[in-house]
Amino acid sequence: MSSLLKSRVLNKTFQDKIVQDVRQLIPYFKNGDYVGWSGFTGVGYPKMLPNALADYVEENKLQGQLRFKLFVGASGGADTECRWANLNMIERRSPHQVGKPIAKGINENRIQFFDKHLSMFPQDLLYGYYTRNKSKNSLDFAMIEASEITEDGGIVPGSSVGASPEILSMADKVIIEVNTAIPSFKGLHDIPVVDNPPHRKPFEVTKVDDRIGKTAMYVDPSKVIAVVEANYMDKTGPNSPEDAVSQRIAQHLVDFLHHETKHGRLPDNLHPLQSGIGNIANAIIGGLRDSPFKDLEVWTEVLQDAFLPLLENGKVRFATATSTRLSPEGFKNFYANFDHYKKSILLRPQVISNSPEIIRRLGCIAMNTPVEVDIYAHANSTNVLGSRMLNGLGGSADFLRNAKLSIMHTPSIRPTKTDPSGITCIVPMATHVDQTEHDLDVIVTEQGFADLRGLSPKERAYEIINKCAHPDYKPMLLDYLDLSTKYCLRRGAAHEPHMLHKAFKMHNNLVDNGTMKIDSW
Ligand SMILES: CC(=O)SCCNC(=O)CCNC(=O)[C@H](O)C(C)(C)COP(=O)(O)OP(=O)(O)OC[C@H]1O[C@@H](n2cnc3c(N)ncnc32)[C@H](O)[C@@H]1OP(=O)(O)O
Repeated sequence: MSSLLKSRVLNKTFQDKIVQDVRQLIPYFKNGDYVGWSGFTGVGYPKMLPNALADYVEENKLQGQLRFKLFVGASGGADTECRWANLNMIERRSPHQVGKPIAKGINENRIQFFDKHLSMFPQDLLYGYYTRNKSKNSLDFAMIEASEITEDGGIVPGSSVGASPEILSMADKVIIEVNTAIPSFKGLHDIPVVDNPPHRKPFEVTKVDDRIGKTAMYVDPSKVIAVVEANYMDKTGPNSPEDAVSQRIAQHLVDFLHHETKHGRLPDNLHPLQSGIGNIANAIIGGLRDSPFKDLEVWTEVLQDAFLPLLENGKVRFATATSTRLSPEGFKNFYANFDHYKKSILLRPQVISNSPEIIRRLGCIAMNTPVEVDIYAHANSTNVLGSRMLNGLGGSADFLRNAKLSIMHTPSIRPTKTDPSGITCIVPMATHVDQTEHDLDVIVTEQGFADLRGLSPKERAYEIINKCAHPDYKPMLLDYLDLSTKYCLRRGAAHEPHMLHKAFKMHNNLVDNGTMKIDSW
């Protein structure tokens, strides 16, 4: 045992389970096994065993013959999960994934993917919903990354908690990877025991820094078949740089929040912020840097790079999430100033970070990016053209349905191969609906922001088209609204007017001609 590993595995029972060569564990696995991994947004995932299994499949040309039903709180690492997808090792997957090879496997029907709210996934797992076709209601294996095992046998996660507590409790056999390439995260987590209904106690969180649990997860040691050392950090990529579009969106959003504070609907330090993933989300948090707000609080699922400077200069007082998904540069800074950040960050299981109960109680401000939003404020977060899965719903609906202010931000257009403004993200009818008109309060694009609170569907449509649509598409969308209203009024059915036979004409044109621009309706 390396001295570093010895300093991280403090419990004797777990020390006795240390396995030097991870390949020893391969014979345990068989085709069709149910496997749960730690990990959330590509951090805190198991590294050594998934790669050993991938090597084994590659070396023995077993592609398609050793496949697993894989459950990961929300996305493992590019170097492991994408590798499994490339080697056709994933038969079934839930609830959220990131990586082109995985999405390709899903869209080519090799991977059966089912998408679920991130707050609900762990509890549905515990209910036995996902193992109901098995003779035994359990996962065969849990592979969990830890940064320390304490003297009393507590498993201290690393950079994410996700669904690890539930995966641990559902697994017959557990393998723990103690990562010695990262510091011990001891003290940075808050992990309560969550009972199943009908007598679940309230999660007594009324402030972002409230603690309601322990600093580690616990598992019956007799289920642990091995402890192995992991020796490299989470492999993340760089963030896409902010561009003019994301900066303009951020500026509109900051102006709107400022307007709300001036009218007394928000305090000067706003309400706890949730921010989605991607460069727009990063730009918006970056945009807060020069804003008048101070003592901000964050209740979110993923902490991205843009939060670090705000935590450093005190603009953000406290931030809590279930994962710290940083770029390599961000992690370098994070670990170099770990003691400082530890004072203002807490990581929780996703069942808590995404809990609708807590999001409502705190009155969070939720901000996420959709694929498209329609003129009545139904949003599609997942399926391009109603059919091609991207990453999944993630926690977007956990937050957008329950927040005090539910905001979706998107560029008004996206390019296609033949037309630089070939896609409008404001469409007549969303081709798939993840967030409904009843969930969203504000839509923001680089063109402006639409404040939908208290508006009827037709009022919302004018607000969204006039404020958010790109000039190339505004006349087409206004035309659609006008014609649909006349068409539906004839039947006395014009509350939320549509011409169903034409609602997807722009989308069909995109498929046929590479642009959503049409000559007429
Ligand atoms: C873990 C968490 O849950 S964090 C909390 C929030 N989570 C979520 O909101 C989950 C759902 N949302 C998401 O996955 C993302 O926000 C997205 C994918 C919707 C948007 O993120 P972006 O970074 O703006 O997406 P990006 O520009 O990479 O586009 C993704 C793909 O969709 C395509 N696309 C996006 N919008 C459209 C559109 N309106 N029409 C057609 N294609 C589109 C892009 O062209 C791109 O295609 P490619 O894969 O062939 O390159």
